Amino acid sequence: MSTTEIPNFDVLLTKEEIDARIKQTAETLVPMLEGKSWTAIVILLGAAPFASDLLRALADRGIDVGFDALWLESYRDARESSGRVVVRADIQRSIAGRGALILDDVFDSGRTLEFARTHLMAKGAREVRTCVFARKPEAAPTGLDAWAYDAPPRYLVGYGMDDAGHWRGLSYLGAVPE
Ligand SMILES: O=P(O)(O)OC[C@H]1O[C@H](OP(=O)(O)OP(=O)(O)O)[C@H](O)[C@@H]1O
Ligand code: HPA
Repeated sequence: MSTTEIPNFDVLLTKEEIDARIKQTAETLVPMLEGKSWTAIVILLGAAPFASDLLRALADRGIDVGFDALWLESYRDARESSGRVVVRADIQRSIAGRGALILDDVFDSGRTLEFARTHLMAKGAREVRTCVFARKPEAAPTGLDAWAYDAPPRYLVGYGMDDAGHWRGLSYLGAVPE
């Protein structure tokens, strides 16, 4: 992919606002995680920046969790879910008997998280908890344990989120112009 000029996206959250929300989210997770074994499962690709920031915020608060990745795909280059979640790469270590803390960038239709939950329970996870950076309003918040931001019903970019493979590296959270 060649480099492309970055458009003027509407800024929903600045880098500083993202940082503050990550810290708040870590605070809310601490009581839930304390005293048990957990593995944070980052849902690739989009959740990589969120997972890395959240893991550090948890460690700063004395919580160490294992870390693994599950690469799921359902949008590819579209702005709507294909309706079918595909596993592109599975977790690398056993989750049997451990709690799985699923981390994703955005909760939209809810399909990806539901798939991940079923997948990890089938592999013997003791329990599954879910935490996302942005929660879109369309999907019912069924099963979400924590989220950092209630997003408007717009297509989000930046902080890991892409539009046809672009803009994942933006340090702010943007929305494509309507
Ligand atoms: O709630 P949903 O409607 O399922 O949407 C959320 C999922 O969509 C995106 O994944 P995508 O398939 O685009 O892969 P990506 O993470 O590589 O961008 C995003 O990263 C979430 O995992
Ligand atoms: O708003 C979004 N932006 C990027 N990826 C997504 N996947 C689901 N919803 C979104």
